Amino acid sequence: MNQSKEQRILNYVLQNAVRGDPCSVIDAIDTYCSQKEWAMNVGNEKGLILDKTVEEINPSVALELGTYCGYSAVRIARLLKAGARLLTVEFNPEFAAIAKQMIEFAGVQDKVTLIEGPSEEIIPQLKKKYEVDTLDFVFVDHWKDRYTPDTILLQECSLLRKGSVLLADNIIVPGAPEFVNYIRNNPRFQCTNYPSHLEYMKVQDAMKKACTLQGEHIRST
Ligand SMILES: Cc1ncnc2c1ncn2[C@@H]1O[C@H](/C=C/CNC(=O)c2cc(-c3ccc(F)cc3)cc(O)c2O)[C@@H](O)[C@H]1O
Ligand SMILES: [Mg+2]
Repeated sequence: MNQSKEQRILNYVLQNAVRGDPCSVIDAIDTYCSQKEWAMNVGNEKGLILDKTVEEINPSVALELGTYCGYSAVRIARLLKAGARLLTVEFNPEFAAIAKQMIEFAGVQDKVTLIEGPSEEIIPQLKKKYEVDTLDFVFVDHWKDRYTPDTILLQECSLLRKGSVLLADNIIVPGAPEFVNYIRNNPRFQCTNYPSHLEYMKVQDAMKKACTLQGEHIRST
């Protein structure tokens, strides 16, 4: 049975990166996907925007929606302070298995909890089952039509506090028009656009940062 592209990416990392060195894993994936086979990792240009956002927030608890091969999970986890953790959600078992190996090879497994399942099922479990109070940072990079329903679900589950930051990939390509419309017109979020390029391509793309202005306030009677 011939290998999947994701398996080929992992094999390239295992043969060309340094075990326990997250930067070498990130570089190996970027090298493979820019020279051999394109893949939907956030990539190095948008990855730097992700890095800066994570460093600015210095989150204790971060969530990622859409692990894929684990590229951005490794990117985020390598920047987390001692004791901080990343929860990353992936519903494709094959991708989850690849990502698990990628995260372990990078040596960041102690900071990362990979949760296999659909985000709409996992998000409501975060408080009780995964002992989350509120999320400091959320990286949104899964199916683009899930961005809005999951942002609403995060609020309904009281997982966002004043100052929680969402960073969404692919605002232009493939695009997330409903999300842009939702977040732009929502007074509870302060938005910032980060123009960039599609990973490994000379195509315009952008990321959108949404800061929560008020958390789940207790409704006054
Ligand atoms: C509700 C739910 N729950 C759990 N896991 C979920 C989930 N929904 C999806 N997933 C998982 O997340 C990843 C999916 C990511 C989707 N990303 C993109 O489609 C994407 C596409 C491009 C792209 C751009 C130009 C092109 F010509 C072609 C593709 C670039 C990107 O950066 C993308 O992110 C994938 O691993 C999927 O299994
Ligand atoms: Mg993306």
